[in-house]
Amino acid sequence: KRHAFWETQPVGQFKDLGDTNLPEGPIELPIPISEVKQEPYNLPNLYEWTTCDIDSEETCAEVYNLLTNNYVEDDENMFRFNYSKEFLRWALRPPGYFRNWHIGVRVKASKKLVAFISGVPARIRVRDEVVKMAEVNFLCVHKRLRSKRLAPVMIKEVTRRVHLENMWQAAYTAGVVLPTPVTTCQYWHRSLNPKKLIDVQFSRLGARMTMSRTIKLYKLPGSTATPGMRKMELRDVPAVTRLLRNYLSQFVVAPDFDEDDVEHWLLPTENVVDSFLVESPETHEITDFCSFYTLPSTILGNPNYSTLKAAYSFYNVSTRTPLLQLINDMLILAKQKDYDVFNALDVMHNETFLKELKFGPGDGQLHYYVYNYRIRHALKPSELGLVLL
Ligand SMILES: COc1cccc(CC(=N)NC(=O)c2cccnc2OC2CCNCC2)c1
Repeated sequence: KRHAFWETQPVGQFKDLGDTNLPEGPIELPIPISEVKQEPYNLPNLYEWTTCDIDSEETCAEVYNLLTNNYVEDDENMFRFNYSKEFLRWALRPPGYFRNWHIGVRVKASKKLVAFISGVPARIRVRDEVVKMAEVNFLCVHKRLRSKRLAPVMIKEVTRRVHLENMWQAAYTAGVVLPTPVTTCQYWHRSLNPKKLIDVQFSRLGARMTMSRTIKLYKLPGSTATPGMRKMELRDVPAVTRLLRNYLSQFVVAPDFDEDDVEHWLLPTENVVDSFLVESPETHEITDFCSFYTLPSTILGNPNYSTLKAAYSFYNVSTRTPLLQLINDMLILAKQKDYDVFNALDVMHNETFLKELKFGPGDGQLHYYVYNYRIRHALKPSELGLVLL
């Protein structure tokens, strides 16, 4: 039965879609913490819950290996996300994080880690309401344990632990349609190393195109064009926070970042997140900002390459530099750092640069969801100001 689990959950149901009487906002109200189930949900007999201490090198390596071998693949099973250990430590330890929201499942007998799910706290604004939410991510069940209905109990367990911290909403994405998307985004790719992308069959040679013509098509200048463009530094956090808060205020759903959040999520961390800004050479004002995160993919079954080095557009703000020029400079910087491809969703104002900067549409969609919060009409992707990892 399709969505047997999700039809039992406080999420917008497909059957309610036409019902305009249902108010926007929480679907179920909070309950006293004392009434929240105090003990973990039952797992099938052979398995036990474990809290994954991501600070421990050993446990972080277990989570890394589980995801490396069993996490999300593209529709043709040619690539698999390969989040690095330093990326996972960054993604799972934002300001105010809860260790016991990093939840694993082990085989009792062997102690082997066979499943994982995580939550991190975030303040997300929906229209003019700032809601404390959990961002739930990295749900992964070992390939050999699929269709044992482990995912529903893991989702219920992370929900229970979120409730115990008096939080009642969550945000998550999926490549599959579940009840009911807040919005559905198209993803786009900009080739930086077209020869490798074609060799690994991430891209196809265009009709009537030769390889040398294709390499020339995607060639970028060796250096950026914008005067005053530089890497973000700690001293820039207050200015970048102001710039970003002002920019994100125009979207229906967006993070409510404060300076601690900006310092964590946007200060450059080698091989995890890169961020750049434009400081006016005349006034020293910070006028623009752009950033991407690093998420390589394992290339499954190619004799010449094992890893696809991919950059993912994160948060970008242009108030003085044309957005086209800002993003083109970010492509140049990513190419300088030897990325093979630059990915972006059609969220925020991204659709104004995608075609112009030679992004091509991907072959899938990313659906955004909010748990226990009804948003009356599905949003256009351009109304969404939230990028999840
Ligand atoms: C190229 O290697 C891949 C390995 C696994 C899956 C996909 C396709 C895919 N599902 N891509 C996306 O979901 C995607 C495409 C563009 C931008 N962000 C994305 O997903 C982000 C955000 C959601 N969590 C995964 C990373 C590609």
